[in-house]
Amino acid sequence: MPTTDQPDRTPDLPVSTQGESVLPELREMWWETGVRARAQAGPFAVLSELPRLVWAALGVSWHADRVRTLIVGVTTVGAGVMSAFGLLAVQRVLVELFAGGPTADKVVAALPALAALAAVTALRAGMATAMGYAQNGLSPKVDQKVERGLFEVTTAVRLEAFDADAFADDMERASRGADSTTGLVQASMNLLAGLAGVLAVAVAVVVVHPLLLPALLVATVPNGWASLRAGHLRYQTYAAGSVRRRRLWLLHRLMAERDSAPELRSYGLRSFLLDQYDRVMGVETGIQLALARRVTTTTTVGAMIGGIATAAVYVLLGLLLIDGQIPLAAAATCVIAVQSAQRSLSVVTFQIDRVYTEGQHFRDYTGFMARAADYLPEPRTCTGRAGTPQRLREITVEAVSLRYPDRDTPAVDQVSLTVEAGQTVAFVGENGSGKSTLAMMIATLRAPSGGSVHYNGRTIDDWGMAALRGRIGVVTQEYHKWPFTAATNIAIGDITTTPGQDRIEEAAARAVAHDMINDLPHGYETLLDRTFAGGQDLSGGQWQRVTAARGFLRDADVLIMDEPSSALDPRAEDALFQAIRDRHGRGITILITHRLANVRHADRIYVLHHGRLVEAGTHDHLMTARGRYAELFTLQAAGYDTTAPTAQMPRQSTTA
Ligand SMILES: Nc1ncnc2c1ncn2[C@@H]1O[C@H](COP(=O)(O)OP(=O)(O)OP(=O)(O)O)[C@@H](O)[C@H]1O
Repeated sequence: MPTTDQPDRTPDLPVSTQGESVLPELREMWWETGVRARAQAGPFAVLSELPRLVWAALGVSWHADRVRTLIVGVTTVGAGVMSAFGLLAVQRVLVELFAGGPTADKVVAALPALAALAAVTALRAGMATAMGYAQNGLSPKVDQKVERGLFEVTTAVRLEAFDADAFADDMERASRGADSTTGLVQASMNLLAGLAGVLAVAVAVVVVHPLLLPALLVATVPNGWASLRAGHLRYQTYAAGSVRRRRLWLLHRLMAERDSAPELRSYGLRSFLLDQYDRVMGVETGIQLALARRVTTTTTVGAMIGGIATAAVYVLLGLLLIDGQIPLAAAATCVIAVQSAQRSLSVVTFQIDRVYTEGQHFRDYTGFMARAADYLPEPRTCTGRAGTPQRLREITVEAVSLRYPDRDTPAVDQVSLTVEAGQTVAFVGENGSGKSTLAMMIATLRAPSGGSVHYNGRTIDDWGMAALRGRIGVVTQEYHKWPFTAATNIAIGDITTTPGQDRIEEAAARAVAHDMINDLPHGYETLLDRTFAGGQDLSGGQWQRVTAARGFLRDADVLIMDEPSSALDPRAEDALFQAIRDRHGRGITILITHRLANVRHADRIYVLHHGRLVEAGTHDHLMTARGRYAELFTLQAAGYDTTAPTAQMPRQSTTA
């Protein structure tokens, strides 16, 4: 095996015709939607979509905080009006200064206009400050409003939603879209402020002399158009490099992240990945250089067009002056106005691009919110027939089936069974036989596509979903490692009762987790996530103990344990199953495990095969029947008993 100081051999890699490495193609990233849309949309398409986007942004802002939205609106208009007054005041000052007579008299005559100019400038600055303050306060409000709306949906949609590939993708984009909303609102407001600035200058110029308006347009419109065009080119080039950027992102993850680090070393993948990086980066560098050339050319052309147009305006002003069509003060004001309008216009073109691209992500968000409605649970009417709180004593499963999307055969097919309080039952069967799916339906986490489940003879609606779920504890096979302390990781098993330390420790002890947690650097207060300062990770078996403790914490009428011991050592496994057996005679316990020695004590064992219930009975009964359970049990037992011939039992067909 190569070591880090011994360069390992770089294998020959498949290379595409463009000299790029052949890495798997990744899906388009969320942030590429906006860039791609902008790259494909011409200036007319962008301009025609702007009003709708700005309107939507104002709507979001209004819902998030009316007062601040009003302040931003009023100050935006106010700043525009002040700009117009400012220009008129400048013109007045110039008229006085260009008039005949001694300089001292001219300055005195210009004083009122100068005072007005100072007042207008101060007011404008005040309004800009108020606008900035309101906008800063608005951003977190918009963020909260939009994100909370998203989380309200993502935490409520049925689990089926997560099975649909398109939905998961949609959800990812929507969450990024939610982040973009603040950007959209800010860009829209800045765009409006820029437009107000341009409009103010135009109005002021018309008041000074109507002939100056065409001059202003000639000086600013070509420049603005060139900036929009440059933006378009920038986005086009950026979008063209998106596949390479995704590959770089993938390589970054593979080379720098913890998960891939051990295999990277043990298989000696360092040179392989670095070589891939060099190839992708070589192409990317070329692209970046080409982009720099194109952008420089476009901005130079834009600047040249703008320069020529401005020069044309100055010539026009000169001709008008010579012809006596406009006074000198008006011409000077126009020169100032052109510069002011060009500044506002560059703000406007920049914000147009931003509004458009952020707007595409925002559309992902609004689109998702509309589509997600299909995945929200049907509004249930809790009939309240369950009356006063009662213990869940009986679960009746009647011919339930469930077929996952894009699957030809049902995962669970017409299964019927009854479990009563005090019983421990086990679901066994080969991988993929439908055990977890059946348990999820019993736990109300998945809705059957056929058949029904009754609880004490009553439906979910009779109980009310939350009330029913409160009576069922589930330890799932794919448990989640919550980034909380060990204590909180257990406490969330019954969060509504805010369990105290005693209950937490007692649950941990039943799951053989107490001593292990005490040995952690901060005991129960140890943060179980290495991404945080001082955080610790646990081994697979240690995590399984914590999740089992989470399940034990809730004093549930029904406890479903799906493969709770797959990673436990024999001693921990034995102790855990002893704790599970202790529930016998009290609540309902549903156990799913491949360690068949642990289900021997179950009151009833249900054997599933290809989604169908093929056998049911006690361990002794099923062994005597010499069916599928007996075969699996004997196979497993033979592994521990070298004297037992494995061929004793008839083998069942796995495809039957
Ligand atoms: N979310 C899903 N989307 C599509 N198919 C699924 C999904 N979950 C499970 N399946 C399929 O449904 C079938 C039953 O899966 P299930 O997880 O219920 O089996 P299991 O008996 O619990 O298996 P194991 O012993 O491996 O845990 C399998 O064919 C599986 O591939």
